[in-house]
Amino acid sequence: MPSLRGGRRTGSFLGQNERVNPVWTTPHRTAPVDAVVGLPGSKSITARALILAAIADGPSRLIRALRARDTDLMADGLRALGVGIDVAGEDLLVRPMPLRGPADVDAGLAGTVLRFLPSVAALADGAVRFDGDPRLRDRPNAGLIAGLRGAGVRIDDDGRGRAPFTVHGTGRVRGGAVTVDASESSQVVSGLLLAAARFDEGLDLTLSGGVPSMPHVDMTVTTLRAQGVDVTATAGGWRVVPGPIAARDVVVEPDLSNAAPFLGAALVTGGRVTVRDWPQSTTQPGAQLDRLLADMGADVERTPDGLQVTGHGSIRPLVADLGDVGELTPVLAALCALAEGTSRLTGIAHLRGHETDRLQALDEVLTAVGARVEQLPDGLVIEPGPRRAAQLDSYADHRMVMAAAVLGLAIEGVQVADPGAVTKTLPDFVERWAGLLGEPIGAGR
Ligand SMILES: O=C(O)C1=C[C@@H](OP(=O)(O)O)[C@@H](O)[C@H](O)C1
Ligand SMILES: C=C(OP(=O)(O)O)C(=O)O
Repeated sequence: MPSLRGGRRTGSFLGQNERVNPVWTTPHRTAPVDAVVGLPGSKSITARALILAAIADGPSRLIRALRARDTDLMADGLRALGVGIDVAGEDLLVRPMPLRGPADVDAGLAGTVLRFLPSVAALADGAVRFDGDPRLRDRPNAGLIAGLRGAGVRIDDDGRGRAPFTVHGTGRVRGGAVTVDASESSQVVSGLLLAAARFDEGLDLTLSGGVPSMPHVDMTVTTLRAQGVDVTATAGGWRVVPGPIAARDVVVEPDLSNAAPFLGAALVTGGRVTVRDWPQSTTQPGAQLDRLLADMGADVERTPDGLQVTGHGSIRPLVADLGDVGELTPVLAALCALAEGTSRLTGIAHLRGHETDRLQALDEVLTAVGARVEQLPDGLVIEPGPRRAAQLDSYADHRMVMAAAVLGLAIEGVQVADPGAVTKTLPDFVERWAGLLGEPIGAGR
């Protein structure tokens, strides 16, 4: 089995885990876990905050911003365009500067960099070339490229709208009416809306079809409004009025999607896990874990500490459309493989364009540990079977490592090659997982 399907990995988290731990034997645990955990900042909120801070009217502080491969690559890409970004303890200080090329942007495997940064590059003066890991070149991006061209931006690409491509910035973007296909990724919409207030005519974006992960579009709209941008929903999409973007210090919420494996551990072991600082209200799709884990038989309650999930030793199968919360799928699918009946997860065709083809990867992994899996065009049917140990691949996908960890709690002898893939959003996941199971995590995030 290849240990690095994603191939080359660059960025400041290069090889951090795999050098010390090329194959991780995930901890097996039958006793109930009982833990309170804190989590680092949200990848999605940090990405949006970085983009908006870079093109805002003045400097901003991003408090408890995520420091992981995806967000470091975003910061490095903005720096390459001239933006000042300094690390100050747990915070990032961002100083907008005149945007300029020529520049090379390494998007790694980050959809957020691939799809949010080109609109900013279009505002720079000079050519900006985007590329990344081998798998990045397979990630769908035609909707974004077509949308930017419709807004007057010149882009050279391979003819399929995928990386590598070069954005020829001229220092300004016309904007105006564009129709885009965002059926393969909501990030196409977010990427166009985020910088649109800086376009001469703003943007009147019409969707030509459906869009997955709507909470992430809501997150974009909410973030823009919080920075004074006039953005409204229209009959077919969204309109952004040209105007200033207010500088704003942002407190980054904990990453609720990365809470999934930790809360899942409560269900697998019949234990209790609390994730600290769970926001009262949020646009993060991970907030829907409360309803989804309750559907799978957990008791879910808010305590003064955060969100507490208590499992009862058996897991109910899940029948759900996960189209809004696609990034929760790998961990939920792992829980389904340990459930008491057949689960059906639908609405997630777009996961075939994620870090890996997640429907194929989950089919392979869950089958390897004994489940029977059927791939649907837009999802998975998962029937638990006799459990068996297996060496799994990470597929260079952080969430596949987390899914393997959840399986390993219940199935002794689950190993995962290339656990360093978790550096994408949670560099010390392996240490935090050990902490969950009994060793101290240390204070706070
Ligand atoms: O805007 C964002 O921050 C994200 C949007 C979603 O992308 P897709 O719509 O491509 O699934 C999600 O899966 C990804 O992890 C983060
Ligand atoms: C799909 C994901 O990432 P990306 O932002 O690279 O699309 C994810 O984190 O699950």
